[in-house]
Amino acid sequence: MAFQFTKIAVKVGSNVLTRRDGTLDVTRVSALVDQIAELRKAGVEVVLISSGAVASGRSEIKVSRKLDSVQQRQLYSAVGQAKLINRYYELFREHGIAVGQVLATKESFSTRRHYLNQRNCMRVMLESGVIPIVNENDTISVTELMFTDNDELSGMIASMLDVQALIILSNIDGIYNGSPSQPGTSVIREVEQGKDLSDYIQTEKSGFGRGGMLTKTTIARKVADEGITVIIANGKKDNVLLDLLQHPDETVCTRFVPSSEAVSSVKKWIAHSEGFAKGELHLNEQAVKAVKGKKAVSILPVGVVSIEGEFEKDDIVKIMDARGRQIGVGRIGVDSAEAREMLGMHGQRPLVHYDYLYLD
Ligand SMILES: Nc1ncnc2c1ncn2[C@@H]1O[C@H](COP(=O)(O)OP(=O)(O)O)[C@@H](O)[C@H]1O
Ligand SMILES: N[C@@H](CCC(=O)OP(=O)(O)O)C(=O)O
Repeated sequence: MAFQFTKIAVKVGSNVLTRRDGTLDVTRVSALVDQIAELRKAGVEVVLISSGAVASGRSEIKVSRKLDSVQQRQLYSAVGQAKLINRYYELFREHGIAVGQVLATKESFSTRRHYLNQRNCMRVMLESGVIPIVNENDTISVTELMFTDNDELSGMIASMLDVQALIILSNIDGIYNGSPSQPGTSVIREVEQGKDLSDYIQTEKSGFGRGGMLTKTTIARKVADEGITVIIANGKKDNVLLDLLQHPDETVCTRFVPSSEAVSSVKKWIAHSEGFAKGELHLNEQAVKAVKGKKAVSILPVGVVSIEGEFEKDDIVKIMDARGRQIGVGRIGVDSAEAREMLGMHGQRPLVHYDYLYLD
């Protein structure tokens, strides 16, 4: 059977995998595994980003003393991840498919070297016919080391592995043009490049979810800008994955139209690296105008009015406009001491070369 894509990332949210009482919905897990196995047999490469560790661990153990929210997450995820991956392992084995566990932290993407190590690991798995099952390492990802949620992680993985499509499965049919519970609202079927959705997204989340629709939308937009189709659909619907790929027009979902412009691998990494920024470059108005213009322009010291933070050469820095708003991120070509010496000077080499500059 022919499918629309040959390499995809599938992200499954906690709510898809858990029942209302918080226990792991093994029937749902099994149905998703069957669909992924069918895709694999038809030659589609799949990377699975699966939430559900905390939710499946929560129902597994009773604690005798009061735990704070970090301790709960650490404890439940440690137990729940083992249970979850074990289920996947056994279910995929029935189809003769090997799976491997990849537990990521933000650090796994923080430097170019970490990023390439992570990418090599997943590439060798795919080349060897092993399905990577990725989740955040919740046992050690605490506070600033945490991803916003697995939607953010799935965006990074999709971009890193150059998949053609990222399918985000949640417990809702897609992005609604209003509060999903209000009568008269419906799913936005297609999101063109640059379309503003902020009026539609509510801050509400589903029972076990972390980031809500807001992170899904932000990530979807970023990933679509990199040329990857992003689909948000309901993972609780039977056969949804196969339907999305075989009957895209008849299957309800929100589809983000991908950009047709190619983006380099380094730029993709930089685009997802904002959380690792070590400093800020504040540009003057002319410099902002120049970098936002049609031509690819590097950031020269003459256009920078101030520098914040301490950083090394090749670290990520935020690029700020004259009013202190962030307009992008870039990889800096010098350390902070050198950058401060060059500040405002003419005829110097770029602080951020345009190959390493990503504008929002
Ligand atoms: N405009 C909207 N359209 C659809 N869902 C929305 C919208 N605004 C907020 N939401 C909420 O986002 C939830 C999905 O996000 P989340 O709870 O993070 O799920 P997941 O566990 O799948 O990641 C929906 O169940 C819904 O309550
Ligand atoms: N890493 C966590 C998932 C946290 C998360 O982002 O959940 P969700 O918003 O449901 O994708 C877990 O496995 O429980």
